[in-house]
Amino acid sequence: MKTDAKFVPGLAGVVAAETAISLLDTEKEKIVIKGHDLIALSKDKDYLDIVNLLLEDTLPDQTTKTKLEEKLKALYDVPTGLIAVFKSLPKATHPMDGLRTGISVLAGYDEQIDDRSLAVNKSRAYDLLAKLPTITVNSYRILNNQEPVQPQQELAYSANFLYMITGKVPTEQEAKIFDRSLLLYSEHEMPNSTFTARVIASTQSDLYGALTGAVASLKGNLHGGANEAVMYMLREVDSAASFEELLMKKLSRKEKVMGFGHRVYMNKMDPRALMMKESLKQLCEKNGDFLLLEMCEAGEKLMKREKGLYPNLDYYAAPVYWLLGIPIQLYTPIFFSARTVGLSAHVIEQHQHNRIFRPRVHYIGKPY
Ligand SMILES: CC(=O)SCCNC(=O)CCNC(=O)[C@H](O)C(C)(C)COP(=O)(O)OP(=O)(O)OC[C@H]1O[C@@H](n2cnc3c(N)ncnc32)[C@H](O)[C@@H]1OP(=O)(O)O
Ligand SMILES: O=C([O-])CC(=O)C(=O)O
Repeated sequence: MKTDAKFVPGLAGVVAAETAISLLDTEKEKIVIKGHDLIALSKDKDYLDIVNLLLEDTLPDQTTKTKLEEKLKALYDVPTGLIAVFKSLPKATHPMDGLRTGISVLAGYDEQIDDRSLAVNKSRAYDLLAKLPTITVNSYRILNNQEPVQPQQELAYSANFLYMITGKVPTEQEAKIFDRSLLLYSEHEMPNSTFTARVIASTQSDLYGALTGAVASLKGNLHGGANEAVMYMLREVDSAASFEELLMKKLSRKEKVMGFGHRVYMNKMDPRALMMKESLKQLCEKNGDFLLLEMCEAGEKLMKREKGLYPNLDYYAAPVYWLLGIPIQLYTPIFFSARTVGLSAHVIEQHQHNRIFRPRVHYIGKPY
């Protein structure tokens, strides 16, 4: 017996869900988030505006945004048991695996774990958003034999996140650039990690389980792990010319160059990458050192010429994070923390309009 359905490797172009959350409209060149263009929003809104938009359907006024920030701050504290778990992990654990474990452990502290109602799911999402920066940073710190750091209530949400990472209060420019990166990473329709989360949620499993699976998905370097891989690649060389040589070698060995290509924007630049390139320019100007920008631009030109490929967000987020003083192993965990809001919105939507995912196969095994 053969099923009639056509097999599409990688489910390219297959529609897997109806959603009111987001769409990559490649014709209009827009990343639509609840009816708004993410790139336009990135010019005058901040991460918490998008959090409100994704979880409450509206862009907040200043009072609502202040209340949202206060709500998150009140939920900053993480269970002390979590710190003990991080201390018990082998020191070679990657922070993404630390984060995956941390989110999984949080499930045990949820006294309403079996409740999938909209109200409880939403409050769970806010709780996770509040705790994720602390969990991300402290799992990294403990694995690197450093003392856990406490969030600073007097700093804004994203400025506090950056402060916990670097140990210094960021300048206004640094805080703005970091916040913009969180905003750009917040939601992106149906990438592998979101699909993973929705598949898990479709069994009526909980938000923690769905997010734990999504962390594992995002870790891979064909997805979120690419931002770390880009920085390791940039660190291998010290000039635009040697970066070009490195990329040519990779291409001659038929290796993929991290930070290039995208399932949806294959023949175009990811619009989010352009915004991060702007941020990279600003940081280079501030430092009076343009080496990273020159290297990235040389790589961008070369990949367009040799392969017709364009940068994705990870390509320009990596050098921006480097210049903000962020340890490379935190790049993908930060991506995940920022994406927690988008993932939560998808899990909530899946729970509200659920049918379990259960596709079929084309059998190509032994005759029977
Ligand atoms: C924020 C994000 O998560 S964005 C994604 C981050 N990931 C990366 O940057 C990893 C590098 N990029 C890639 O591996 C891919 O472009 C993906 C995973 C993003 C998209 O994958 P797919 O849509 O399946 O495209 P696929 O891998 O089939 O590529 C199509 C062709 O372009 C080539 N190609 C695609 N990306 C790259 C790349 N980065 N370097 C070199 N060649 C590439 C492929 O080798 C393939 O060539 P072929 O037809 O001659 O075999
Ligand atoms: O959309 C994708 O496939 C990957 C991506 O860019 C993201 O998750 O931000």
